[in-house]
Amino acid sequence: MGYAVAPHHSGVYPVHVQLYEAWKKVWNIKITSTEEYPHLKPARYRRGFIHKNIMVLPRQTCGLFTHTIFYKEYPGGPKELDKSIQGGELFFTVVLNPVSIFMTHLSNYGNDRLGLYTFVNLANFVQTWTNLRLQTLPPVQLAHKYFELFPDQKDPLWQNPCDDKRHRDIWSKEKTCDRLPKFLVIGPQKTGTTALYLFLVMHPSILSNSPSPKTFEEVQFFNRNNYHRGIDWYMDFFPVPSNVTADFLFEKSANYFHSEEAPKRAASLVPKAKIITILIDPSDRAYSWYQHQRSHEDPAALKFSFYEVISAGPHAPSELRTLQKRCLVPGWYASHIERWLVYFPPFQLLIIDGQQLRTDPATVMDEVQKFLGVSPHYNYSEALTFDSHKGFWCQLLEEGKTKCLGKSKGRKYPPMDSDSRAFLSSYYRDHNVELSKLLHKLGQPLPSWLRQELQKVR
Ligand SMILES: Nc1ncnc2c1ncn2[C@@H]1O[C@H](COP(=O)(O)OS(=O)(=O)O)[C@@H](OP(=O)(O)O)[C@H]1O
Repeated sequence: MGYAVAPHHSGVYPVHVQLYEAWKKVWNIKITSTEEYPHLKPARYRRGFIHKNIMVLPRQTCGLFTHTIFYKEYPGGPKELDKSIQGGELFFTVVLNPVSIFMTHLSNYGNDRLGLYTFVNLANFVQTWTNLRLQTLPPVQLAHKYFELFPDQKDPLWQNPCDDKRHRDIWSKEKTCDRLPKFLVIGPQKTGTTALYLFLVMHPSILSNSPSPKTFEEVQFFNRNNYHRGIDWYMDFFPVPSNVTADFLFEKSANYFHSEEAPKRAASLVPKAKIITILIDPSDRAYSWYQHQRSHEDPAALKFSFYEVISAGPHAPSELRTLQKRCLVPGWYASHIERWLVYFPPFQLLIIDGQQLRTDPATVMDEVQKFLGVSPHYNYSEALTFDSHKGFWCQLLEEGKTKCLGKSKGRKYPPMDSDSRAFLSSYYRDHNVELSKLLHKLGQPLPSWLRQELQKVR
């Protein structure tokens, strides 16, 4: 059959990954079901998802539980059961759900005919009073049919298991929700996110994730496929805080900013998290990104000049078009911020001026501390120093030594050519106008680069 149900509902959702792995390896299970995703109630909002190639279907409840065995002992009296069947809750469950899945306990099968009574009567009632045609399918076919009907449900949306008492109760006792970030630095890339990261971890109450072997300080969970590894995988990157209220766990993944999925996924798992973004002139960002790709020996970036990349037309080779999109799209600042604001209220979002972070990081870090509400106040004016050799602000260590970012941050490259500058100024014009309106709406000051760009519009 390929179908299994976890005892006591536990392990299917919130996901206990060991269960999925054992199911797959030992029993070749392909399908399961749960009442818990995303919540127990109301039944019609339940969804399915696919995790580790196991298809999880939403399950409904019919009012019969392990101890509901005899008709006359139905909670509230047998009339209640009949009412539920004849136009009541159970009837509506079937009517409102294109696919309804129920589970009966073995004891109900063995000791009583109540399950049969309920479903024979329910089917009769539905067929008598509606035009619905009821159909059944074995689990594997049903699961395929389900995700054919609801393809958008294939991707799971993980929630914080501690936000729902029932989820917490059925989750592993050894797990904790304390290993989730209180804030996210979302990017975009090349705006100074690593400098901000370095400055943040200097603070005694701010703790970052441990590094990833592939993506260094970035976990990159919410934006791409790592998300499908599940929240245990994510939480393993974070330390258990010594004091849950005082310690601020965070992660920065600079690709979150322009990701379609990240805001929704982040809001689902860490809805109270504060979000920090840094903006510099999108033209400079694009150029820095292009230089970054060249130094990582991206063949297309080595082959084409910056001007060729940014100005490529619709008939340009696909490698060039792909590079162009990756280079330019993150600079559509207003659209990306608007998407974050669909899921997070404005007071949870801080927009940092990247130019100021570069020239006056201590003031920015004061603003960041205030925004986060973190204590004790850390004096960055004393802890940071301008390193003239590096040309950037760095951490001041003992005996006047400095800890600066590596040579991949603050690269040396020729200034942008004037044709590219003019092209990008015009390319980003509408986006920048939108950004100025958005910042105005949010009551935020305009960074100086934006004011300059807007002057060109007039
Ligand atoms: N203090 C300090 N030290 C070094 N670099 C600094 C600093 N403050 C800001 N910047 C600017 O940060 C740019 C790199 O941005 P990111 O760290 O966001 O890049 S990345 O997306 O993580 O690759 C990097 O871009 P490039 O100059 O193009 O290398 C710097 O201009």
